Amino acid sequence: MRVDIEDVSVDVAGVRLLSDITLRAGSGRFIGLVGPNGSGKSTLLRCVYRALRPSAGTVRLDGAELAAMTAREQARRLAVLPQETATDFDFTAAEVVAMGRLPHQRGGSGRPGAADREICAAALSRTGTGHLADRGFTSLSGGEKQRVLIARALAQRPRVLVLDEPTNHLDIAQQLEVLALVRGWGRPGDGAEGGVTVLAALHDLNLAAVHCDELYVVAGGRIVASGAPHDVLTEELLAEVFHVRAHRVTHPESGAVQLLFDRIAPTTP
Ligand SMILES: Nc1ncnc2c1ncn2[C@@H]1O[C@H](COP(=O)(O)OP(=O)(O)OP(=O)(O)O)[C@@H](O)[C@H]1O
Repeated sequence: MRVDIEDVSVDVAGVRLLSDITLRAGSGRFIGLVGPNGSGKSTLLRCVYRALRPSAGTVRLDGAELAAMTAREQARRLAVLPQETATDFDFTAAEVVAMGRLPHQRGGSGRPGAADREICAAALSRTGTGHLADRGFTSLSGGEKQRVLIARALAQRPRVLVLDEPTNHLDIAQQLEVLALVRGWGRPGDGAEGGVTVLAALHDLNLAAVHCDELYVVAGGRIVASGAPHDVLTEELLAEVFHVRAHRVTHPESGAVQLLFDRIAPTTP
């Protein structure tokens, strides 16, 4: 499913947080949003999952304006892994995953059928969380919670997946696992043949370089660069936007651009 963000601006309490953002994500593409803290990545993603209404501009899914959809229509197409999830609810991991099926149940009845149960079991298995099914969500570690929330998103069978720092709380093996899992969505039986379109805010530029088809660099509420990771992650851009000196190397197996960083010494006045 295509995602088209056109000329989106966001003003909150008279402060401009995003200015004229245009981003086009083709069906099945993995798009990374990168940028310094506070640059506007989450704000943009919030416009895509409608936690925030843009002050100007539109977001379209396969040409259909998001603002005109019901919450249920949206949830049948788009799943979200937000940066912060309220974790004080008293549900088991299996119940949390089952919530992913709600938009698909007739009348939102909350009564899962056999197919729903099968999809949830597959999502738990795919994320390696089957053994946590009966555990209280609040008792899980940060990484386990993250994987259960990914299982919930998987059970939702979205065509678009919005991830706000999905590798938060995960050790390096789990980070690689989760990104490979997300990339692998859209296999036969996932309910999203042709691939899931992913919009992900990522802080780790080396992971972003390996996993993303395209990067959009956000700085000061604007897109300052976009394109293939190899073209975007230049030493000049990293100095200008992230204030680091980077040495570009090539991953010996994947051929992806990888970065080694030095701090740029602050200039003395
Ligand atoms: N409701 C709000 N009212 C005022 N300012 C806000 C509001 N929401 C976000 N901001 C500000 O907008 C800017 C962008 O925030 P945002 O969370 O989108 O950045 P980010 O790039 O996701 O940052 P991080 O990498 O730290 O998660 C920040 O300066 C933030 O303080």
